[in-house]
Amino acid sequence: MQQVSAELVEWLQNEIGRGCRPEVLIESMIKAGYEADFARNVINASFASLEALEGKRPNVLGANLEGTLKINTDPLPGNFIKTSDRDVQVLLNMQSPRIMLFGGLLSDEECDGIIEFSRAKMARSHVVDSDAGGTREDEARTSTGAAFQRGETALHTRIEKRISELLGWPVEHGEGLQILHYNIGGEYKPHYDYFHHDRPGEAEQLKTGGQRIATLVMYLNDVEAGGGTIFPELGLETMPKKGNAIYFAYGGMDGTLDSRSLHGGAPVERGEKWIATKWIRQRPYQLT
Ligand SMILES: O=C(O)CCC(=O)C(=O)O
Ligand SMILES: [Fe+2]
Repeated sequence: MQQVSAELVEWLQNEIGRGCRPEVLIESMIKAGYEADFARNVINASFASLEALEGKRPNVLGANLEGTLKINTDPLPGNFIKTSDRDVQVLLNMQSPRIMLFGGLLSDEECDGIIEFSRAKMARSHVVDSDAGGTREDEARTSTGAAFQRGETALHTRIEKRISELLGWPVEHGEGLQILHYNIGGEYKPHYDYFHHDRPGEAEQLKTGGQRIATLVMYLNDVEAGGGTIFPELGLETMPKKGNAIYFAYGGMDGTLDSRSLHGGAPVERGEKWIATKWIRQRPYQLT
């Protein structure tokens, strides 16, 4: 385990002070002989604390830092991540903010199975009402959806176990799957998945399981045109492909939430779009 020396801190302060970008600093540290994981962790934590000081990052109250650290720093075991029943491809691996694109997380049959099971339950999607509490319809979210319990069917259980192995995060920390369906023109305007504790309606959502710290959006069908998942702060868009999934973590190592996780679903231009979303909480999530 390498140590953060006084020299390193001084160098970091200078470099960050003159506007050096995180990627450049990580490169410099690696060139200077630091281990890559150590360099990434130090730089990510430095930038996160800086943004927290500047008020750009809200805090995760009572953050489980050990678990949050794990989700941000797990070393990549290969181009495939092995789970007990399926090898999942890693198609994109970004350290800061933490974003991964997975290939073949779900089989075609599993995607079809989840869609078919959900059809009867689909209703107009709601958003969390930040002021009044509860949820309501909103123009920002033109999709239909259905929310399920963890372990709703054997298929849900199998997928949830795989996700837990893939992300190294206990099944109990996951909310049940949320299924969304967008028709042509359907979209989900950019938003954060985490809750603001200073907004009364959102604070309510924190009572069970604490803060959301990461999101996995699984694509259940191929979309002809449009319907990408967009990250406006990063200029990034991932296109839907059946069985693939985009993962992004916003619970930082230092207990702050990463506002670069702003994201949305771009309007579907041709075809339709089905997704299943899994949100990860900092503590076990149990609805009574
Ligand atoms: O439709 C998408 O790609 C994004 C969905 C999303 O943001 C969510 O389910 O929270
Ligand atoms: Fe979202």
